[in-house]
Amino acid sequence: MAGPRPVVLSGPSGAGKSTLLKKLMKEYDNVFGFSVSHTTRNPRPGEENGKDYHYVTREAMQAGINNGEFIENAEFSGNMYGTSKAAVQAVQAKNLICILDIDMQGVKNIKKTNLNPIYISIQPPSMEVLEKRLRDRKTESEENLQKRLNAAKNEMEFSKKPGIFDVIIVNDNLEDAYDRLKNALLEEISVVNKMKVSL
Ligand SMILES: Nc1ncnc2c1ncn2[C@@H]1O[C@H](COP(=O)(O)OP(=O)(O)OP(=O)(O)O)[C@@H](O)[C@H]1O
Ligand SMILES: Nc1nc2c(ncn2[C@@H]2O[C@H](COP(=O)(O)O)[C@@H](O)[C@H]2O)c(=O)[nH]1
Repeated sequence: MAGPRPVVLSGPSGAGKSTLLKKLMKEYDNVFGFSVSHTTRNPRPGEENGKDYHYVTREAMQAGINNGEFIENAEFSGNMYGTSKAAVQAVQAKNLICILDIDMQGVKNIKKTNLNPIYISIQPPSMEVLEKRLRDRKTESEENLQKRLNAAKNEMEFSKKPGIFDVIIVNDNLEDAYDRLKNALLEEISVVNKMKVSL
């Protein structure tokens, strides 16, 4: 039986990707698995190495990239980010739906692979709301916040290009956005549940 398709969640920093995916993983225990990316940025309070990210130095990350260990990698807001082959394989080995939370450069690069995910764009209701959410999150310096807002304009333009995303969800009301996300994934959720029954 073929395994479930992975899911790519993309969209501007602060649009609500992590909030939505954490809700999904909490409700559907043992159906989704997070592809733990590598990054050179520092952990935020509450983040755990190996769970939220693998926190590495620029040198270690570059060595891994040179060694062919990454499916995709990108520079975002002054730091390196990347999806390792091992991160995706660890989830797929358990026949779970692998969720990748990546930026638009990652989306472009994943499109060149044979991963065949469902591409979902999470969008904020407006730039003003996005800025407020990012400021209220209190994770970024003013300089980083401006870099992320600048990148957000490109991310929002990118999501409008036809044929890139299978589903676009505007995250205004969280519960509504979450319902739309779940609806988009019902078919893959049923693939995982059927596989559990057949084992
Ligand atoms: N629908 C919503 N209404 C109000 N606040 C929200 C909503 N969705 C998310 N938030 C808040 O907005 C902030 C940004 O959300 P989150 O960290 O999930 O974004 P993100 O897209 O994962 O960002 P990044 O790409 O930087 O990791 C968080 O503080 C979160 O609690
Ligand atoms: N191309 C990739 N982008 C990634 C990856 N992991 C995360 N991201 C994106 O980076 C920004 C910033 O994330 P933050 O945790 O510092 O707020 C966000 O858009 C993520 O989607 C990755 O492996 N590859």
